[in-house]
Amino acid sequence: MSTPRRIAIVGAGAIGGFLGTRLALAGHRVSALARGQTLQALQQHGWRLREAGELHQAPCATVSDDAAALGPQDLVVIAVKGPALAAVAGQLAPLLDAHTVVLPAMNGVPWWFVQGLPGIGDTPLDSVDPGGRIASAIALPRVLGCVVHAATGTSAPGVVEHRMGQGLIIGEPAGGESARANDWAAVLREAGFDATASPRVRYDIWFKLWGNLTMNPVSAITGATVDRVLDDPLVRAFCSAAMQEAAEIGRRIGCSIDQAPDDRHAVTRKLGAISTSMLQDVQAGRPMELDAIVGAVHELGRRVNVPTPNVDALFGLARLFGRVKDLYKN
Ligand SMILES: NC(=O)C1=CN([C@@H]2O[C@H](COP(=O)(O)OP(=O)(O)OC[C@H]3O[C@@H](n4cnc5c(N)ncnc54)[C@H](OP(=O)(O)O)[C@@H]3O)[C@@H](O)[C@H]2O)C=CC1
Ligand SMILES: CC(C)(CO)C(=O)C(=O)O
Repeated sequence: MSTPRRIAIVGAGAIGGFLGTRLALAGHRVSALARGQTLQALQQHGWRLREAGELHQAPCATVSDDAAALGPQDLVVIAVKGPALAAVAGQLAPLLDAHTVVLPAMNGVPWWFVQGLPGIGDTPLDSVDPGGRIASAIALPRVLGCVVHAATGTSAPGVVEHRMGQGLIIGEPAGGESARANDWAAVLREAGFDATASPRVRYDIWFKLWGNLTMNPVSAITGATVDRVLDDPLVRAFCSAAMQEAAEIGRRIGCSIDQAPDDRHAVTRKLGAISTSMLQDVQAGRPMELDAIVGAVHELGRRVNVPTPNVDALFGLARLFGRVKDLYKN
């Protein structure tokens, strides 16, 4: 087993608790920056994760809403929803020392996505990092990119339910191999994840986003599960058209997608009557993760001069829906 590490989970919800419990069970010293009922639950019960009907529990090293109480870490996993990221980024300084790695285990375009991307400029995307506050708080050399291929939820504060999948892809923002990506992938594998170190994590992020871009907002606006979204030929064609636009952006930024929209739809359709995470957020009255999943694609299209009329229409409708429901503030 690898030596025990100091790991902080920032946002101990469905994904944070999934990673936190497994890493704590694997013998690491796993703390949580949490708040409210989740903080109380972690203080009382530690990490809790139900898998295949069995509840696993592990001690939570330190739980606090103050990062100074946790102190410097080897790894900081950020697993909040997109709209909460700017606020937590400003709280991270006490967790970071010279070697701390930051792993954002989140969906959508991350704040660092355009940093160092040739031909697009280093200016952070307004949609995900207005004013560059997140990039200032988390220096790029600390970051390992991440894609989560899993479905989890919380049945109560601090109680995570694992539904399917345990895939994690991690990698250097600039691409290529690194000892630290290999090392953390090994730590995650030992904790039970199907973790791989990828030499092209920016592409991996874009490829996952390609599905979320349409399924999530369309389901959120309509209330339909993904099978119903895809079984309507007009809606399916609209989704395909938006995905073609995103694929063209991908070609311009070194993330060419070698898949047709219909092939991706076939994979998603097999999931059956599932509610996307954005639909679940709407139903629970939680803020929509629109900026990282749709707004960033709309903005990237402008940056690389790719017309995106379908993505724009989708963003406009989802944004308006979110504003009317008071679930989108920008
Ligand atoms: N769940 C899933 O199956 C998957 C999720 N993802 C992505 O992972 C990311 C996390 O999603 P998920 O785990 O589902 O979200 P959750 O809402 O379950 O968890 C987010 C957690 O962050 C906490 N939080 C928010 N702001 C703060 C703060 N300022 N201080 C401390 N804690 C805070 C929330 O607390 P509170 O409850 O108090 O708001 C909540 O516990 C998202 O980007 C999502 O799209 C990716 C793949 C699959
Ligand atoms: C439903 C699915 C698989 C595609 O959008 C998803 O990843 C999500 O809900 O976030």
